[in-house]
Amino acid sequence: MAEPQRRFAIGYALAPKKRESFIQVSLVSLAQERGIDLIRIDTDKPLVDQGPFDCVLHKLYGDDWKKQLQEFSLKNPNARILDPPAAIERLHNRISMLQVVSELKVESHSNSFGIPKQIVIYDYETLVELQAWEPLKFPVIAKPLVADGSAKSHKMSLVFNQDGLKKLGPPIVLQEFVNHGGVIFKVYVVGEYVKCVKRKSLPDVSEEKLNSLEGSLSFSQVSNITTRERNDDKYYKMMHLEDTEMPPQSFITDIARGLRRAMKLNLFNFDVIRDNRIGNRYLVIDINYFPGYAKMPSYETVLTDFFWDIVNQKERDALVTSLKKDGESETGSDRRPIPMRSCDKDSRKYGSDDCCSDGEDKVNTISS
Ligand SMILES: O=P(O)(O)O[C@@H]1[C@@H](OP(=O)(O)O)[C@H](OP(=O)(O)O)[C@H](O)[C@H](OP(=O)(O)O)[C@H]1OP(=O)(O)O
Ligand SMILES: Nc1ncnc2c1ncn2[C@@H]1O[C@H](COP(=O)(O)OP(=O)(O)O)[C@@H](O)[C@H]1O
Ligand SMILES: [Mg+2]
Ligand SMILES: [Mg+2]
Repeated sequence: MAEPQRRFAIGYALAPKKRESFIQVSLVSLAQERGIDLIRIDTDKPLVDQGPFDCVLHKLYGDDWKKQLQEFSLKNPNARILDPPAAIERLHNRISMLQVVSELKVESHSNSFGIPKQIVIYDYETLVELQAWEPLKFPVIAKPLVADGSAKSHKMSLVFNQDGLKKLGPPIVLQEFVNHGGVIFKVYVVGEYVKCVKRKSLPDVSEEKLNSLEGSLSFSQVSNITTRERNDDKYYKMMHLEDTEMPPQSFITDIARGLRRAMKLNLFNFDVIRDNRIGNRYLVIDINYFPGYAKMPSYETVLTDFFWDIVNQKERDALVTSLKKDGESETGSDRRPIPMRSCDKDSRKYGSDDCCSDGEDKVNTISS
């Protein structure tokens, strides 16, 4: 008689909006078929009293939640926390978020990457009196320093001149706006898997336009446009997203791999623009923890494969430990990232020709 399949439990703690978009029947069923049960964590009850879980998947903020995860880990040292709060935290500040990009080394003969020129301003006096923004060239984007998932943290301004700075409320990051042809590349990372898609962005600002524009323009989550809005949107139609060339796949995968190692994160995406002035220079402008994966092609397969790797890595680690003599490193709680699969191999696995392709888009708001 065949041995019953070992089942694994992954608990998830997500805000209602995230739960709705991510925990779809198609994902739950596929995971179930592979022996993985996705179980909702009741955030009204202590986490330590729930489970057992082989892994906890989460995107919640706050000290209380961090403490709960700590307590849970102490009681369940073999349960994997995806991802550790300490690693996620650097993404809650738009300066520390991009620092890691500046420190990254990726070899390429034909392409380069970096971040736009930026400064942080903590108070209004520095902004208007000390003119700390002087090293930057207009237009600039003013972004809230904190990126904590709140609506406020996505509210930005495109600032055309000194006048436009007066309306801003520090603490903010002022970042040079770089013309990039109105298209951004979103690179989704799920463990070793990397997928790049195109999305709508802000249109270029010419020198002439800059001189005629007044003050600033506010916007929020410009790459999120619904299908209905997209069909009605004259600007979007004009963009011809499909005509925009994708960035080199291996270059993007190398950056993704480097970021994953440096940040010790498995679940994130990053926004990349191509600098129009240079052509083969790519700038990372944003990194997000646990983004909207449901918009990624074949997200169910990609995520289920990832979950399978995670829960089985634990099994493999336990086996290695039991085979090793006392004192020779390697423990069941080893948190090394699992090796990254090459994009080509993944593309075959997930039935697509290219790991970089056009993606689906969502909600857009822009107001002046
Ligand atoms: O909800 P979605 O699908 O729009 O996903 C948001 C992401 O959109 P994306 O997948 O990059 O297109 C979004 O990415 P952007 O910051 O818009 O580049 C964020 O990751 C957002 O999370 P948070 O509000 O920063 O905590 C994500 O929101 P949450 O689902 O985590 O609330
Ligand atoms: N330096 C920049 N140059 C040009 N466009 C930018 C720049 N920074 C941001 N953008 C545009 O603004 C949008 C929102 O900025 P982003 O930093 O990604 O914030 P959020 O976390 O809200 O997504 C980007 O998707 C892109 O369209
Ligand atoms: Mg973004
Ligand atoms: Mg973001």
